[in-house]
Amino acid sequence: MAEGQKKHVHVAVGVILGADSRILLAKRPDHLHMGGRWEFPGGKVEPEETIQQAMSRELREELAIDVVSMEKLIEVRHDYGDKQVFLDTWCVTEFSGEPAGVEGQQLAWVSASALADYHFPDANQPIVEAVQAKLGS
Ligand SMILES: Nc1nc2c([nH]c(=O)n2[C@H]2C[C@H](O)[C@@H](COP(=O)(O)OP(=O)(O)OP(=O)(O)O)O2)c(=O)[nH]1
Ligand SMILES: [Mg+2]
Repeated sequence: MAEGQKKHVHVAVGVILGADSRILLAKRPDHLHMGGRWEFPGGKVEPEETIQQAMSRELREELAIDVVSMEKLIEVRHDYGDKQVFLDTWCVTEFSGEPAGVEGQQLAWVSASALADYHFPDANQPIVEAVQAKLGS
């Protein structure tokens, strides 16, 4: 596909840290792009939104939690062919509320070393490695 026609999406991706340094994963609904794979919760940054605003909105919509603090982890650019994604990935180090799969998505709290057992979208490998490096596993 010609570069000019390709969709570019800026995505707020949250590595949500909970008790015992576990990380919250959500399963993408089957009908979506990369459906059926596990993801770090988040979604598209809307025009005029900051990354902090987008992350707060997405995690409220998808999980019913409020972000209290977040810190940059890694930026990943990946070309899916029809779509180019910019995964703007932050660790959510503090939040309020109890995460729930508001949109019916399955959730899992996973240790850094167990991330390797989950099937992620193709773009996610550098994120998994950055999380494991940060959490020392
Ligand atoms: N949230 C999230 N998206 C990811 C990950 N890895 C990855 O390739 N993506 C891609 C899949 C999608 O093409 C895009 C995120 O878009 P999305 O469809 O979830 O966006 P959204 O939550 O705003 O949903 P919507 O507006 O389309 O309803 O980023 C990941 O770990 N987390
Ligand atoms: Mg989403």
